[in-house]
Amino acid sequence: MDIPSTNASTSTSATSPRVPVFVLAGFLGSGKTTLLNHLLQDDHGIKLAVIVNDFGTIPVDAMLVAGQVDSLVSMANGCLCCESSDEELDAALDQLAHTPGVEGIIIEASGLAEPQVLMSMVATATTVTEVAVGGLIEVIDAGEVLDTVRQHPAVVKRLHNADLIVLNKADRVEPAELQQVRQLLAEAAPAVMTVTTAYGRVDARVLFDRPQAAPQNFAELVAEHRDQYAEHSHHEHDHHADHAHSGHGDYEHCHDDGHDHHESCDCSEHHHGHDHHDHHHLHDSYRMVSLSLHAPLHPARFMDFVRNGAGGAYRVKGFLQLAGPREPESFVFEKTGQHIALQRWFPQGSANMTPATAAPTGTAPADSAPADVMLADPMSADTALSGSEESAQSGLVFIGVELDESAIAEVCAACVWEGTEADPVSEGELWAFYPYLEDVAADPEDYWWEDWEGESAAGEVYLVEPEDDPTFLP
Ligand SMILES: Nc1nc2c(ncn2[C@@H]2O[C@H](COP(=O)(O)OP(=O)(O)OP(=O)(O)O)[C@@H](O)[C@H]2O)c(=O)[nH]1
Repeated sequence: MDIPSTNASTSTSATSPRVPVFVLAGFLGSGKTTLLNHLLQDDHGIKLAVIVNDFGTIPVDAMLVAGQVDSLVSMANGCLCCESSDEELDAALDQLAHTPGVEGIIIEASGLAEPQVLMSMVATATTVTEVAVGGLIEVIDAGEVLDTVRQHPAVVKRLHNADLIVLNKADRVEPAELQQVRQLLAEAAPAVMTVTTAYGRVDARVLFDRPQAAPQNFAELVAEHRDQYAEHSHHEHDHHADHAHSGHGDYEHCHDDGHDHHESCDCSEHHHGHDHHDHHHLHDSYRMVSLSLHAPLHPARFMDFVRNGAGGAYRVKGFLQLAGPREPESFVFEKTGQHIALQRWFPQGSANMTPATAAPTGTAPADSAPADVMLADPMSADTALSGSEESAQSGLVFIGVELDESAIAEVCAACVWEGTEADPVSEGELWAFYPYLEDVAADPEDYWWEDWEGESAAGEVYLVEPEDDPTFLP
């Protein structure tokens, strides 16, 4: 498969191939990691490398992607657009672009990153390393986007600036609501191609074949992407190293709620050429706390906490060890808005994961941390994926505007299971999280949550999966 040489104005060498870089953006929990994993598993014949930018100190997204891709750089603890220098991103892109066989690079932005800033950083990188701008893919959550836009009107502009919109989680909404979202997109981004899907199941060709005329090969696709990108007048940022970053300055202020600037967002020293932070970024309004827990949690107590607002967190994600009738089991835990989901967690290898940014200490009030809860210094990329004892710990990231950090730490500490083997969590108590469980294992014999008699603590008997029960309201 041929990769094109760039044109004379941007190529570092007349013959050097350039690797297209796609920025995968979208609000918190919209489905970026899900889409990325789908792309990595899809048999499209294009060797991809990825950069994963986690907002929290625990590289949750990177860990969920690790194992699917040979070349992965993890950049955690803050949005790339603010927390990383151009040099760091250039170095990561350079490293991946020179990995043998790599034909495309996807940057998964954090859910609070400013995609236009990232696109500018990528454009800048094209002058110092062998990459080309591929395009901006915006993922939106069909069930949340109307509320998100109400709360953060500036998100509309992101849609307008995208090269491709993936309207995800179509399964979560009724046709009428989907139609409302489509109407929003028709008004906000009339010229942008939209793909409607569930669980990020986008045919990779839609990304790589976006130009209407079916190109002959990937080389042509990449060339077309670059030309298309350069021609778009709505991409207001400058693609040159000395760019003034005009698109960036064009953002509307959003949701300035008077919060102090988040500690993890020290934007005072930044990218060369980026006039940074004369305006608000989306993440300025948000706070984050990362917790590491060193004992299994009681499922009913923990689910009670998250169902009752999770300390004001809009987004919670991470890895949970839950106590049960037998050995504790590990789960991926996700909360986006009101939507809660758990999946069984099978740790993947980390050999392919390069932590570009060491996980620093976090931002929560350490003096309020209970003894068995470690704040914001949980699993570094090295330990979290090692398969060692450390990887069995729970690690959770909470993100929200009105985040009660102390309460989160205290309540999570109170959720720690203190029972013994002789006094295990009862089957009835498991009902607390069963309704939220996705992807139940193929072989029920293997897992204790399939052993239940089918009777909840309240005495109701479920003859069907709760989500199939029309009367069930989680
Ligand atoms: N019902 C439904 N759930 C989905 C879909 N896509 C993703 N999810 C779930 O939504 C949750 C969030 O998905 P992610 O892929 O982690 O979202 P994200 O955009 O990477 O999240 P952040 O990086 O935190 O912003 C997970 O529980 C996914 O399993 C979908 O199409 N339908």
